[in-house]
Amino acid sequence: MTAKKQNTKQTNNKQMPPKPKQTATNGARISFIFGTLFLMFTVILLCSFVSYFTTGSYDQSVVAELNNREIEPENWVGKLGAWLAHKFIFEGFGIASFLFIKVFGEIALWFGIQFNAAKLRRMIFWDLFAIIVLSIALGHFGTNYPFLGGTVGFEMNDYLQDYIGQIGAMLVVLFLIIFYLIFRIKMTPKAFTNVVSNTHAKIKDNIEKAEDIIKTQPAQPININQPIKEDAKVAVPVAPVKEVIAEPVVKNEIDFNLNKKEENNDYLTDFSITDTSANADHHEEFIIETIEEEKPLADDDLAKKIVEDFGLFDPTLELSKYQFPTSELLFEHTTGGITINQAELEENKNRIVDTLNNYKIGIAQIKATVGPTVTLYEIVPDAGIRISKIKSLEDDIALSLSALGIRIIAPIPGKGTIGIEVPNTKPTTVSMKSLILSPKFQNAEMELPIAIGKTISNETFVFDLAKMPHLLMAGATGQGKSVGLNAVLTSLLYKKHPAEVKFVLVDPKKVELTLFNKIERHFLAKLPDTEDAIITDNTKVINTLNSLCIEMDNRYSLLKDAMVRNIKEYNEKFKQRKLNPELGHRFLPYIVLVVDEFADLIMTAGKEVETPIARLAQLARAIGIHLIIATQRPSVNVITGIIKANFPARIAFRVSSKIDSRTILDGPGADQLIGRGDLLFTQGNDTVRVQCGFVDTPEVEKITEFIGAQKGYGDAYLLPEYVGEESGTSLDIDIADRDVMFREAAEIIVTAQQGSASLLQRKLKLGYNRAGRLIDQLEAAGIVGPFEGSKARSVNITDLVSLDEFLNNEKERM
Ligand SMILES: Nc1ncnc2c1ncn2[C@@H]1O[C@H](COP(=O)(O)OP(=O)(O)OP(=O)(O)O)[C@@H](O)[C@H]1O
Repeated sequence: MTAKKQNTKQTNNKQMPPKPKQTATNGARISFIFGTLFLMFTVILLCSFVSYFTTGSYDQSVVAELNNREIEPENWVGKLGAWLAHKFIFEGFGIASFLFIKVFGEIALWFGIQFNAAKLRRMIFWDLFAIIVLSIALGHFGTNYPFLGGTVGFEMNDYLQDYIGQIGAMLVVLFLIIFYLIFRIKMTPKAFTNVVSNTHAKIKDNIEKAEDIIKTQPAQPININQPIKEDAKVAVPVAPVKEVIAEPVVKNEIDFNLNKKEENNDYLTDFSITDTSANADHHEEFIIETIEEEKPLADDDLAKKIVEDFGLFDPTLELSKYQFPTSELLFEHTTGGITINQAELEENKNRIVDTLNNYKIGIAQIKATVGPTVTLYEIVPDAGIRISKIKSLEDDIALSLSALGIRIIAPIPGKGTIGIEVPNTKPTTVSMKSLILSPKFQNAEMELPIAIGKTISNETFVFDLAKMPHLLMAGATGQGKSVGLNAVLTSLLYKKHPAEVKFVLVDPKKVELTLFNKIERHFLAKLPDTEDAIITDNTKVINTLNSLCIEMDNRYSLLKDAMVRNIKEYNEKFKQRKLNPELGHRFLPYIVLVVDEFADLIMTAGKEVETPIARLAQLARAIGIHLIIATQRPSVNVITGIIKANFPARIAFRVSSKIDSRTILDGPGADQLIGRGDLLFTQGNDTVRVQCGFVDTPEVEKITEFIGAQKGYGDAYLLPEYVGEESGTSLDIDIADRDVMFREAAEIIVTAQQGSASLLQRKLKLGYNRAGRLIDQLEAAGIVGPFEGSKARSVNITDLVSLDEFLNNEKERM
């Protein structure tokens, strides 16, 4: 039983709603009731205030006799409305009392939606502040328009004026307005100027619109019963003020504006008052201005910015006034183009046909192309004729044509015909001028364009040295090698600025390239502390070549740092200012090493030059060092396998034997040339017959004089310093300072009986510098003899046992 009772109790307890919840619901209801009351009061206040402006003066007497039921008020809200309006507006704060509507509206809202009480307090505080300030300000006009500032406003203004004068009172009001704007509206000076300028623009715009309307529309009578739209202030610029005020639908904002109008007839001037009342809530928003963090500039951005500020790097800037040589400096050499000798052509054709017929080779077609020095007869043999048969008749045909330099090309690659090149009896000299002026050269978009001559079909033959990447020139004496070298150099001088290319000239003959001395400060590169840029002494060539190897290594490390693959990309990046000169980066000019008489060099300086040349040939292409090697004797001991392998581009002038031709071209042909600049150019596969452009010494002299006379750099382009073996650096090297590999090096030298640094380089896999130092130390120790030019140093110790003895004795002496 008891248990049952308890259970019932528990069930009852469970069913009872929790007390706090009920309180909350009641509170909400009460709040809502209060909210409604305040809202109704707000509406009463609004109606009474608005109607006050028309009924106010009449209702004044009503207010005096409120108890008299006989007197009927005009105010829309009856006696209460008349009394409220009178108390608030007339006896209170004037038109600023409209803000009380806002205050009560806010209170009503607060009861309705229960927002933050602190926020409500803040809003009411600022509204009251605005009411007081506004009424003081408008109280200034209280004498004529008592309703503007109300009695309170008028009295307070009067009070202030008594103590601080009119100006003082105005300043106080101004200060209070500013105070309000800054703390309530959070207006900054910048925002203020923006508002002013916007308002100004708006006013201007509105006036223009109004003018347009006035111009386009005839004046229409205004229906005062029609509610005024918000933008009516624009469309009705001349509306009578009082009629508009009487309209109850109009918002506060419009009322204020229009009241203003009464004073100065300005339609849209008062932005601050309207803002205050209408947008009070809006300004409660808490705005956090986020300032974008400054991003550090990436390398690329920095480069872009520098390029924007200073433009792309211009390597030619130092010699910005440099003038390229003009074509007038070159001679014509010929009076006209190629002269076609019809009789000669006919005769040669008949001879070819007869000779071939003698060997029972029928010809279906024959065509002649006249070139500067040779004419190409293209033959289409009858069907069934074997090409090898024609090829074997080469000598017989040459004999029957009784001419030198006949070359049979069977078949012409890509044509399917057989070509017979027959020299012209009157060859035409190809002038360098015609090559330089040819569109092919002028429009060449190449790094190192070279116009070497004209092909058999009279086309200018231009190639890019940078793509070759090195060039081997060979030809018997007097066949046009030196002229060819000059043509190469002239081409580059006509196309390149001194900042873009530098020459290292090696001229053992001492006469061929000396003319280029004049352009030392423009185009030549040399070792530091050397007088002449053009190297004529073979022993110095070794230093220069090794220095070029150092330059090559330096350039490779620059390329590695810049993360580029070749000089072109590197320079492009440098021009775009993406590489920092403070980190050693610089614009890299191409370096063209020209060695005339390479055979002579090999003879005198021996293998010492072959190693750096081979290194350069193998590796230098990517970093812009290009080699041009010319030789009279293209024998295999001069043009070794390693050099040949790295010089795919070859120019062969006339050579005396088929063997020489094979050495240069890996095939015959060069021995059948006619000389005087007649050359074969090969770049691995095809061989092109070209008549080299002729540039005479006086022309080169004129060009170099022209360039030399211009402002140049302070000195020639300086190559890295290289201390060679022969420089005889202090030979009294201390034993303690010897290289750790000294003994090993000594053993190699003694075993080989050959005192050369390159031997040590190869055997010990050392760099040239270290091998050179080891040789110096061996010389200081007396193991090898002094430097003897091309020959290897003598070795003073005959075998390894003697070496052991020698080194032990040395230790004992110490
Ligand atoms: N392209 C050419 N057109 C016309 N004549 C040429 C041409 N090249 C060379 N010659 C003639 O051949 C002569 C010898 O030329 P060059 O001095 O270039 O020969 P080389 O091969 O350098 O001889 P060496 O090796 O003895 O110095 C020139 O003086 C010139 O008359």
